[in-house]
Amino acid sequence: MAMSTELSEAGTLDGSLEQAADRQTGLTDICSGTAGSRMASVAEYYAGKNVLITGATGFMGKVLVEKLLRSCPEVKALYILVRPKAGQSMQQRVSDMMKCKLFDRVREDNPDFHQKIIPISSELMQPGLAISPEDVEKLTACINIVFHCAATIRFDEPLKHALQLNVIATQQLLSLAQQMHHLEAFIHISTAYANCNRKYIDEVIYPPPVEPKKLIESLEWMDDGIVRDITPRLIGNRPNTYTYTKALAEYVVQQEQDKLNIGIIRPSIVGASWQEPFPGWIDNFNGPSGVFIAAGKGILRTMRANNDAVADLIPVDVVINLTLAAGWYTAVHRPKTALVYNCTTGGINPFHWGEIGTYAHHVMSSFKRNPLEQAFRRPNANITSNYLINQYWILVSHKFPALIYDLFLRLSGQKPQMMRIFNRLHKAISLLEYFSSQDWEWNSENMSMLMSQLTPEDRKTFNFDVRQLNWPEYIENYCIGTKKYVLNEDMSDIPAARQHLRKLRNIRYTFNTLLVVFIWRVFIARSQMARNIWYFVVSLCFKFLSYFRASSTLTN
Ligand SMILES: CCCCC/C=C\C/C=C\CCCCCCCC(=O)SCCNC(=O)CCNC(=O)[C@H](O)C(C)(C)COP(=O)(O)OP(=O)(O)OC[C@H]1O[C@@H](n2cnc3c(N)ncnc32)[C@H](O)[C@@H]1OP(=O)(O)O
Ligand SMILES: NC(=O)C1=CN([C@@H]2O[C@H](COP(=O)(O)OP(=O)(O)OC[C@H]3O[C@@H](n4cnc5c(N)ncnc54)[C@H](OP(=O)(O)O)[C@@H]3O)[C@@H](O)[C@H]2O)C=CC1
Repeated sequence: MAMSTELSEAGTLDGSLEQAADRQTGLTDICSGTAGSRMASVAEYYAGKNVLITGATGFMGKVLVEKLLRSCPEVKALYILVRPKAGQSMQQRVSDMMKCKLFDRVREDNPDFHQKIIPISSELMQPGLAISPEDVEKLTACINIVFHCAATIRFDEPLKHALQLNVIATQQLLSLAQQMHHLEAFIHISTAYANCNRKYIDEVIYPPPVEPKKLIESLEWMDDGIVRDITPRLIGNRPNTYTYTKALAEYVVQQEQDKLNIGIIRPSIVGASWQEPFPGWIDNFNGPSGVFIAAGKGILRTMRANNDAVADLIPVDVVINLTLAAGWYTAVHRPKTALVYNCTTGGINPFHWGEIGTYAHHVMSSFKRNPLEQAFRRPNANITSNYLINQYWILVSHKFPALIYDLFLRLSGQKPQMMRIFNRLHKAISLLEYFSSQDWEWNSENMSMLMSQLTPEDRKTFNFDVRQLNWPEYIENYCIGTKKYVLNEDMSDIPAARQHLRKLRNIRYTFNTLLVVFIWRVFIARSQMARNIWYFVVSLCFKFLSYFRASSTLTN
């Protein structure tokens, strides 16, 4: 019912019907076989092509670069827009990136792969993206496909900053793209949560919450304080500036659909890789990764999530395979309007928050088998949808141990730090809970349509068929991945980490016993009734022991 209402609502929207019709056209093409004579495979298509990538130093950008180099070895060159950062020059950053373990397989196949990567200095927050006129000339002369991955993905980003990067920079990139003489496709990476104010999300671009141009003009003259004050009113029923500006960006991209061949990819919660280049590859604390690590370290013990809601995780290699296939499809088929691909798992192979935490203890059991080093406590996190229960456990399992530990640090002459860590964790968790406490339904027909367009060989090389995904195995590899690639811990140190967990367990048993004895002693000293109960229990135990001894003597 909700679905049909939303669909009919979508049908009345600007361009939505056209987009739905376009999807139909794509589907009709497959049925009638208009693809006709043999079409280039995905790798064949990328052969000899010059590709421009923004956000190549980021999590998804790196996987995109790696996959292009490995599975499309004939690609001509990858132009990547990079800025100097944290005292490192652009060249230094790119050379560090290429040394990363992620590129081990490419390095094996082609030790000279770096020759195909051409860094272009660019700061996306600056006018003209701060690309030099010579570089602009170079790019406009040679680029065939653009993948726009760069964005700020922080949930607490001030609106002006998020708008500048996610919307204005996208607009500028689109202007640059229009000057490119040989451009065949422009692929924009959005998020499945750009329209999280809706419960059913179709593969259409919904009207923006506000006309981006008007917002940009209004914010220009406001100082940061005013913008901060009006942000909640502006973002309305979206949870943060990230999802709000990503929705605006989609609209900005759609405005150019008459001039460019556009594809929009909307991944849900992007997690560690499933298969490629290695299972479990991940390099950051974003989304669930930070939560898993905090749980594995025994810091996070409770989190609010709806056990029955779908945890719409999508492995990064799936997103990148779909992105490359969408680039190929957009360039070859040139759809009349921008095609949107909801890149999600919930409707195809659902997995629930409860399965991650409470029910099957996937994350917990994985971290008990492969513990993280120097855990604060034994991993034991629980998910609850109840606000009060969660608050209770925060008090008992987070704040109380943090206080005791900080007291211990103070007494031993060290700087207290645990409360600070917990405060940061609570801030991060509070920003994520919006996504773990609700359910969304995404239509992902275009994902299926695209799959049906691939040759059987491409379906294997650019696999995005999430029906084959085995969640327990994926989560196990994900947890190991956070240990190996995010925390850079050595797998050979696992026995020592297990030993540390055993030590923590013994400390807990000792602490609990002392606590019970202490509380009991306090009661016994103060209450006659407690004393009577105590004598009663002791005499009962004594009688039981005597009976047990007597009966075992008789049987002997
Ligand atoms: C065990 C049962 C668990 C079950 C539940 C499991 C999963 C959780 C649920 C929900 C996931 C929902 C995710 C929804 C995603 C929506 C999809 C998208 O479209 S976008 C991509 C997602 N974006 C993000 O995830 C960004 C979120 N992060 C932020 O907004 C900010 O980082 C912040 C949380 C506001 C924190 O900001 P702060 O300024 O305080 O810190 P920094 O970011 O500067 O980081 C400082 C430092 O800390 C490290 N760090 C960051 N986050 C974590 C973390 N969660 N845990 C541990 N450490 C973390 C970071 O790397 C920095 O380190 P360094 O200084 O060394 O670089
Ligand atoms: N991760 C996720 O769960 C999801 C991500 N997405 C989308 O996927 C895309 C990629 O996300 P992800 O890889 O995770 O993000 P990351 O934060 O890992 O990467 C962001 C990239 O953008 C670049 N960038 C940011 N600011 C600037 C700037 N001012 N100038 C030049 N470059 C800049 C970063 O460069 P630098 O290294 O210099 O900072 C980095 O390369 C985004 O569009 C995001 O919205 C969608 C759904 C989920």
